[in-house]
Amino acid sequence: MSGFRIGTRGSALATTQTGHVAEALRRAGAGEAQTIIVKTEGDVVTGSLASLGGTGVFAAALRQRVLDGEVDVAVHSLKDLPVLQPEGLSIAAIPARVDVRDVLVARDGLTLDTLPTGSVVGTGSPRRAAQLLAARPDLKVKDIRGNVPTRLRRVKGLELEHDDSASVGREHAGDLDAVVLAGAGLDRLGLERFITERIDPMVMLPAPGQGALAVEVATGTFARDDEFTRALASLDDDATRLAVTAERALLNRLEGGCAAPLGALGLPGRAGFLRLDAVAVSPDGSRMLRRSLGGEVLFEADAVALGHALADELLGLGAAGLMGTGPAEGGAK
Ligand SMILES: NCc1[nH]cc(CCC(=O)O)c1CC(=O)O
Repeated sequence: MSGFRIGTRGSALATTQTGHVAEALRRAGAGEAQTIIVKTEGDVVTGSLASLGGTGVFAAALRQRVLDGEVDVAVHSLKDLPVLQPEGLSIAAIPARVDVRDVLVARDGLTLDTLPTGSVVGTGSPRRAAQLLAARPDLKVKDIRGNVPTRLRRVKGLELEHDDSASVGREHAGDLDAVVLAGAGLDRLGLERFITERIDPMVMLPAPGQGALAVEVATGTFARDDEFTRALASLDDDATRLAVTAERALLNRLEGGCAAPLGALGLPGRAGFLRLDAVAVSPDGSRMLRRSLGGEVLFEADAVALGHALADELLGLGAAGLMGTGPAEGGAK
């Protein structure tokens, strides 16, 4: 095979991530990459992310190109993928994860401990909002969205060199004391200088799959055994795959969506031991259930069992009602 077509969303983060995967595949012998940028519904629709309804809005159009055979391989942020794998598509590789933590980008070098009472912090994530409020009930959380540079621009006094966030009005620039983002995104974009705190997972557990990528192909690709499929397989990182499998199994059992106030983190230990931490929070941060469960995890089935066991423990303690995702209230964002 002389090369491959690799699909990505058009954001700076997506194209950067995809560039890394393309280069890794090339080095592993897959040939030259042709990059295809796909506009997705999540990139076009404005308004609250919570109002878009359903998960996977970012991935759907890209996935369709793979199914249509126009793209050989798609690169996604794993945490943006719905937990149920669609028919016809397979995750060929989950490369080694980078920093899993959420980070604070605050004005004047402030941190969670030093932000003045009543500071206004932006995030579009119910998980981040709830854990922020649990740690600092005095903060005001503002629902924001947009790509990474757009969100950074809202922090007072922060200076980004060039404006690549034309999609969002400038009237909001500098209207917040801080925002919370995934550290992985800032690191990958070379924007880590703006981070004022990498938040300890004891204070804020990340989203299931945060910091990991999913490299997805049409299922039939696996029937082949060529340079391309071997290159794909070489990108896979076993420890990351098992950790995120446990996190996503927990998510699937608890809620099924990507936007509940639920955090989870699998921490690989020695000799195949995996510890899974999870937290379910009420949206206002006033009530929190945090539990941890560990076990030997050598295969994906073990990771799924661990995720389900911890989810069942949390459900038994009332996690669904706490998060507002119980049957009476319907799926919350
Ligand atoms: N939902 C958007 C999204 N999807 C993946 C990342 C960051 C990179 C990652 O977690 O892998 C981000 C930005 C953010 O949450 O700040």
